Amino acid sequence: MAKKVTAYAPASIGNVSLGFDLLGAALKPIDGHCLGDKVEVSSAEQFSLNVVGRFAHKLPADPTTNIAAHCFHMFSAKLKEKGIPVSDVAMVLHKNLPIGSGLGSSASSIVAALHSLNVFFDSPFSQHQMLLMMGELEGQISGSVHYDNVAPCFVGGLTLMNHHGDHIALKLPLFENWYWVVCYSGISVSTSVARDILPKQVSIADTIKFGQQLAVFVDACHRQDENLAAAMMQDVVAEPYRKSLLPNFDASREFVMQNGGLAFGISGSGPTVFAITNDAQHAEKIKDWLQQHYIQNDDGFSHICRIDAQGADASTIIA
Ligand SMILES: Nc1ncnc2c1ncn2[C@@H]1O[C@H](COP(=O)(O)OP(=O)(O)OP(=O)(O)O)[C@@H](O)[C@H]1O
Ligand SMILES: N[C@@H](CCO)C(=O)O
Repeated sequence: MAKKVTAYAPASIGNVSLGFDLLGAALKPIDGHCLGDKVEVSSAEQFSLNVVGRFAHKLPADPTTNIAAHCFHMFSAKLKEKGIPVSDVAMVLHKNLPIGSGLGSSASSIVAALHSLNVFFDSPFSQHQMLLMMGELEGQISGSVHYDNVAPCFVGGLTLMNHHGDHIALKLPLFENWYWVVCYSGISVSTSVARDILPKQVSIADTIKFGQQLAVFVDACHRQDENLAAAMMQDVVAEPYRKSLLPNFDASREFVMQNGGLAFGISGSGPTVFAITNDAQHAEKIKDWLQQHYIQNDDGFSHICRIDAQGADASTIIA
């Protein structure tokens, strides 16, 4: 009997303005659009990776350089360490997210690939072990290990990273009435380049502001004080330096904040931006305006989303 596992891993917002490398959110478009990569895994005599989908052509043609192939090799090596025999598989990556978009594109491929492999091999790794592998693979791409895309993408929700003990991703209470409007401009920004332009030191004033904002935000989430939470969503670490890479960023913020927006910022390392509003009509208006003024080419798009509370999802077919 042939077994095939398909895993889906949603797009995500890294940083969420106030939590550089520490806060992330998984996204689910309200219109049912599939905003995330998928990976299929089935048995094979020899390992193979086939890449299809809207943004497949933007990846290097050689599949051995694809992070999904690296996922299989890391997964196999860790299984061998456990003394579990590894068989080869055929993988198909549906590359639905644009590369260098700020939507956690590589994270989505990593999570879909590792989750499909883990389910295919009957879940030999715990959630914690999987997250460690995901962070390491993400680090291979961006030059430093950060979990703010892979963690929400895998476990869902609005997640705060914790480097103590076995719970890397702490899920925060959500504001269920918030719409998250995301707009990808269509250009590509490399995460490692966007990290390299940041200063290596942060001033004492910014350190105090960063700590205070994150602490007050978490408290406001627990007390469901949406105005206070939104007021904390300012980026003192990355946005002042990265926004110069993003044409029309300041004009977009101005429009959003004058049209029902509670907060506006860069998604991950950009160029995608996000706006939060608690009103459906304002969400539509913001989406339309960003579509007309923030998008630069035919690759761009905008979606109104809720937080994806579930994260990665897998299904198995045995035929
Ligand atoms: N499956 C994959 N998905 C995305 N990028 C991949 C994949 N495999 C290899 N890469 C390479 O990894 C690099 C991804 O760069 P980068 O981290 O800037 O993008 P990203 O993960 O798409 O960004 P973001 O998190 O901002 O969406 C590119 O050089 C790309 O060619
Ligand atoms: N926290 C990471 C996210 C990258 O998508 C950064 O801002 O560099």
